[in-house]
Amino acid sequence: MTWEPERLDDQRHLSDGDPGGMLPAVAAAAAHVRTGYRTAVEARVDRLAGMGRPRAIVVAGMGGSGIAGDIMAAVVGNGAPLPIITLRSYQLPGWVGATDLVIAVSGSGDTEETLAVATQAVRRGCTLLGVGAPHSPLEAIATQASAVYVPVPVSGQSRANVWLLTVPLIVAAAALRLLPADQELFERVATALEDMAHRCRPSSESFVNPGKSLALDVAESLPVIWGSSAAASVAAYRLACQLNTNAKYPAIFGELPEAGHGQVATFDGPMAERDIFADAPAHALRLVVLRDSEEHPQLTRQREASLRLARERDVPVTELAAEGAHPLERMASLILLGDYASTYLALGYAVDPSSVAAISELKARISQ
Ligand SMILES: O=P(O)(O)OC[C@H]1O[C@](O)(CO)[C@@H](O)[C@@H]1O
Repeated sequence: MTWEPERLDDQRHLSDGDPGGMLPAVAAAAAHVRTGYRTAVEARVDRLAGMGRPRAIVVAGMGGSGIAGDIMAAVVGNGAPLPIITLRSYQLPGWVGATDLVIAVSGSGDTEETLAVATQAVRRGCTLLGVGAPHSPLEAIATQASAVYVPVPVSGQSRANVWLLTVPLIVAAAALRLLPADQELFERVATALEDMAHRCRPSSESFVNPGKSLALDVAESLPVIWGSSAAASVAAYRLACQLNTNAKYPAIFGELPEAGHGQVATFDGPMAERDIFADAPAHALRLVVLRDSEEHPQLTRQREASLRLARERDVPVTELAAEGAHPLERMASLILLGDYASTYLALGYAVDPSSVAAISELKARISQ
């Protein structure tokens, strides 16, 4: 697998090299926001208001579905009057009980970890909200428990349906009065996504295309990706995951201020000094910082100081600023930019962005 940047401007390669249609799926983000909102309203997610405010919200989901919980928590923000946690495993923590809301999210509606948690939630008498494929095992669990279920029309990989899977959670948060979120907000988010999709479209060439530029920055490096606020950190985590699954590429995720107490030390290490893979006098490490317009003042100082530190050591740096007034708009535009970049990175290496052979093999081995 060699990196050939000219592939990014070869329209034929961008379609033939993407048989699973990851680029068109990424381009559908705005439509997914609108459909996610409509489906949540039709499924009467507002019925959750009847439960009163839960003690805590636990969002159960894996991979491209679990990120929905992180996005929800970051949009509700630091002023949340209750804990919102994402659970990426098989077991509900012991403290979760009947006064809590468990939201199970699964694009296929058939992921074993998520189904296990949904079943435990029903047994413990928690309120359950399900979001996922129609006519799926998850829907069966929710229906049996008379729980609200949002049957979103997912097609392909869950990671390519992130907004279909996330928007119903934001609608639920609004029903619980955790934040104001109406159709106008989702329309603004959809418009921001349309704008980013236009700028990152396949026919737009690398030198003006922010998605292709980010892929060019990341290629042939070990990216260390940081966020400088809760919202930017969700986008940074998503970018690392998308590089893993779309481009089959390693990436290291970090979040300020914690990264300033640990990962920053790698700026003085062997990968910052030279390209340990090629044994050439270049640099393997690249620092990618996603920044938000709303940052704690100390995080702004940490971000600026870290970037200076990296540059003084000749560690290459990419800094991307989130756009938009609302945290959901800002997260959405950064996430979409990363979704494009990870897909273009895959295509630049002639890697199929949709395939997940190793994941399927791992699943097959544990099911035996
Ligand atoms: O959304 P689902 O279907 O629950 O899947 C969760 C994750 O598991 C996978 O299907 C891989 O096992 C990913 O593609 C996905 O992100």
